[in-house]
Amino acid sequence: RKANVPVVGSSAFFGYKTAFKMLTSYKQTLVEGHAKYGKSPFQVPGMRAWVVYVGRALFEDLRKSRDDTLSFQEEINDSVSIEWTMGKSVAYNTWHNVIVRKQMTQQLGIAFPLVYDELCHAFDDGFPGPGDEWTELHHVHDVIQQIVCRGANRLFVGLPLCRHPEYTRISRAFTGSVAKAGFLIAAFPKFLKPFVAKYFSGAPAAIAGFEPFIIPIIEERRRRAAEMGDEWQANKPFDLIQWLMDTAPEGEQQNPSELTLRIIGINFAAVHTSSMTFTHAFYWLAARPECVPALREDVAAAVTEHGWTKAGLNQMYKIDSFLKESMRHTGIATAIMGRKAVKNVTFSDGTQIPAGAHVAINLWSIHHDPEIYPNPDEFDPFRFSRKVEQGEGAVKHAFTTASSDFLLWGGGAHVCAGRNFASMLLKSMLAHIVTYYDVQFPNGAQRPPNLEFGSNVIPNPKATILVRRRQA
Ligand code: HEM
Repeated sequence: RKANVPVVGSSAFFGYKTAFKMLTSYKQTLVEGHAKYGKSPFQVPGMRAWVVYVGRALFEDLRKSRDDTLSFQEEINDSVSIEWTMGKSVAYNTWHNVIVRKQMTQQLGIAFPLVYDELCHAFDDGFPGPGDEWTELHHVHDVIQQIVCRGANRLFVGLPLCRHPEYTRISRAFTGSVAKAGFLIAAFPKFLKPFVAKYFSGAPAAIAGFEPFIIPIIEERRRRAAEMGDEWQANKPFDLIQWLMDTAPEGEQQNPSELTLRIIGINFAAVHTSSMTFTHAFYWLAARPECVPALREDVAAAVTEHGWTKAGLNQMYKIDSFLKESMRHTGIATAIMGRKAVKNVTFSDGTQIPAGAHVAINLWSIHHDPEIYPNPDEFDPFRFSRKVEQGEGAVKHAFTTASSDFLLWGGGAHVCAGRNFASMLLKSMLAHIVTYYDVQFPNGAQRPPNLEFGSNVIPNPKATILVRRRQA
């Protein structure tokens, strides 16, 4: 059934043709809908149901919605088939997200030195060493993803596993293989999904690849906890594996395979999102060398006062602004906060969403609205830090602040649980690069075009950047 809002797009037929069209011209449809209907909602036919795109005026309705009306889990399940790739338990019993949201976020001050130490090693391995020469960095996104994966996994699984080449390989490859499997499974009717999931998807093999790495760690820690008692409690490892082990509900959730699935689920949420975000910003940095002196000063002032610490990072307003503007301007998605209506819903403006329809917010049009962001098509790296310098609240303009104007992190009950960690990781990386490296595109080239697939805005995977280690 349709919502009571206008339809955008010539085809009103569901199915693969429509789905293909939406995959290849997603942004165009959002821009067209916004141009025609302004801030009012409109709908387009999806693969099996209508998708209603709302503007900023309905952000609050979406933010306040709960899973028993507009469901986040059902949306994810429909789009990437988590129930059929990673299993029902991870799809619906997401106790591990609370650990990321609370425990991990509260411990970021203690985590910083570990994560930054790993990032420094990963940059030394992936970026050129000392010397006067410019070096070509090929497949930039791969290099960035490897660095992100190591930094994040230093906190997720600790040393030495976060540096293990095969572990980092499968952590990086997992999202791609499970997303592909999910997409394939999503195309089949419900009764065929278990069959396709078992015999035609790469998900079971991708998941099995993690178990030989994680399960022995869990078993060894349990053995040592039993042997050492209080001494173990006082000195136990500081990482996500341990937090999951300590917090898992009694019963089958304590099973090492279940715990492994949670580590995989968090890698799934963390690695691709963070590495795509950073690659976009890295391309902007190489394309806009005139910003570098101000960024270097921002880092130097914070480090002089606080050293390379979380407190120092908190003071780097220009680094924060640069990342936020990169995500405002370019982003990694054109629509966000996807939800599936599990019952009929009426929004505050009278929009009626029938059960089974999907809703999302038109991020692209909000992030490019001249009433919110003057000159929205211009990349203005210090757009947000200037406001802070002019006396406006630092929290209001911070990269991590989710709002109706800045939608990268989504909003409401499911707002990104790892955004403070992501921000710490990405700010550390940008601060490290501007301090220790010079970067530019070869022959004065510009930022390479993004790839768009569905609502994803993917940084060009083939770009080359010239990098030179700065003299100490
Ligand atoms: C720049 C990187 C990242 C971006 C852009 C991002 C974005 C998002 C978005 C849009 C959502 C859904 C919000 C909604 O629909 O309202 C989300 C959820 C989530 N993210 Fe992130 N994320 C990033 C990094 C991370 C990292 C590093 C972690 C883990 C440490 C993480 C963990 C999660 C979790 C667990 C959820 C689900 C929360 C829930 O359902 O309660 N994310 N993220």
